[in-house]
Amino acid sequence: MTRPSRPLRLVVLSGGVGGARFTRGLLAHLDRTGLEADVTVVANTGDDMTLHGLRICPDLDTLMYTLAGVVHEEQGWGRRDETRRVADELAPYGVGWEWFTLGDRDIATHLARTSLLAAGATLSEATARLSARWDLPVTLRPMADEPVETHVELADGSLLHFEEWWVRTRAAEVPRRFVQVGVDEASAAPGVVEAITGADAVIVPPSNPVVSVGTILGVPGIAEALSATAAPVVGVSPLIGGAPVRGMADACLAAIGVAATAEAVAVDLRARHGRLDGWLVDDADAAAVAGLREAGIEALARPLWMTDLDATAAIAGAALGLAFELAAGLSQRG
Ligand SMILES: O=c1nc2n(C[C@H](O)[C@H](O)[C@H](O)CO)c3cc(O)ccc3cc-2c(=O)[nH]1
Repeated sequence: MTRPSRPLRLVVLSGGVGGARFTRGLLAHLDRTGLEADVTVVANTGDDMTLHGLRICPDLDTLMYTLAGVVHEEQGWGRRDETRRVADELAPYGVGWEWFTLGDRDIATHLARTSLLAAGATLSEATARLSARWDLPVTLRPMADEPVETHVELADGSLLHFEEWWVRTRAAEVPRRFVQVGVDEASAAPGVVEAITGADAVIVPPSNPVVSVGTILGVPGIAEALSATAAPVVGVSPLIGGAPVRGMADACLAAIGVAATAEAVAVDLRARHGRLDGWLVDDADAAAVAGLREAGIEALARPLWMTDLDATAAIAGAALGLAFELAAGLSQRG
């Protein structure tokens, strides 16, 4: 491919843990190959909530902690070396969500964000301020400055905040539908459309295709930017052998009537959001490659388990390689 002489401009449309780990692998790949790049990560904010008066943005924080090197590795979210003295003191009062663990260090992040917002900052500005503390190697942007909250409608018509369904019930019931409260009044946060339209490649990491990537692409202006960009849009399947790499994406897919397969997810993403040029599936799903190519999505089978940084960097390298091939129109079939 012909790579530009300036640093590459890459955009990642990310949910929480899967997208954060992928982005860490992407940065490692860039570092190891000596490729210079400006990476913009656009984060889902549909999981956000206000709890104890604090504005909590799980995916933004998971990205920030992971890329700052301070995440709790086993959990995938929250801070490592965390304590929970505040949560232990709050529990006996019986207010809030005692099943949603807020660590003390993490609470400091929510306090800082909430005070910045109360002083008039937008979520983009607050995110930039919080990110500055960690000197992040990416530009981290929320998908929108306006609050957008994913709610889950169950079969009996009751509505739960996404986190209540996800964390408290462990996605026990297949929802009737997801409702993105506030999305119609929202617009892409400053810099998001420009990043996508000016990108050399847009990457969809192995994040939840419905409530993470789907929510980002549902923000007015973002799918339009994706359709307009000259950059290839490539994704990494969040499903391997019919099961999610992490989390409960299969329950989310069931709610929107999409099969939990690498192929169905790619076809659905393109059908609903208008653009997907390339898709990596795991070797276990190599049989899906032919069908994807027939559907007009260039596909490759590669090992996709993000078992460690080396494996994740290789996945990111494969995604980037596919993007470069597509950009150069050199995609080889077979
Ligand atoms: O499974 C859990 N996930 C927790 N998460 C992770 C997160 O809520 C979900 O995994 C994602 O929102 C889904 O992408 C937290 C994230 C935060 O930023 C702050 C607090 C929590 C608390 C929990 C928790 O108690 N249990």
